[in-house]
Amino acid sequence: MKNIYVVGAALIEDGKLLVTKRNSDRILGDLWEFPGGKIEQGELPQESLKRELKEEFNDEIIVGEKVTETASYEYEFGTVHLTVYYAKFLSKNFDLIAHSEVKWIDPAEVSKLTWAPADIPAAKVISKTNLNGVKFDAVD
Ligand SMILES: Nc1nc2c([nH]c(=O)n2[C@H]2C[C@H](O)[C@@H](COP(=O)(O)OP(=O)(O)OP(=O)(O)O)O2)c(=O)[nH]1
Repeated sequence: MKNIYVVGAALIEDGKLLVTKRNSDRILGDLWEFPGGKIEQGELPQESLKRELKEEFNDEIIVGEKVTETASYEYEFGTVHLTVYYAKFLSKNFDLIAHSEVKWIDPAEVSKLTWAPADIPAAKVISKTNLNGVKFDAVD
């Protein structure tokens, strides 16, 4: 089985989480996810995340701590190993390239969305977290 190493951003602001829906024509189309993508060879996960957010939204971000341990999920096309980091925007262009929808939601609403299966452990942690308490000092 092919291993696919992926990073996602749990972007937060004013206690809310940014959630994004994958374009219909992509793998796992129309599911909600953390924006991000595959880690390329030689990249640190945090670098991949900054590159992906630049590619997907044309935005700059600050990367914070991990939401939880890496989750692995076996899809029919391969096993995705997903690590989600808290992050915040330095810019907000939101040029939507890979997503059909983005919205800011309260942690309590996280469990109402249909997530990509690999995202469920991180989504559960976030749903129980006070996002105003997430720290960004001394990281990145
Ligand atoms: N970006 C992202 N991908 C996820 C999440 N959950 C999840 O299972 N995936 C899967 C979907 C894809 O199989 C893989 C990441 O691929 P991608 O299509 O987003 O990444 P990419 O832009 O680097 O790749 P590509 O489309 O250029 O090939 O991980 C998630 O929360 N965010």
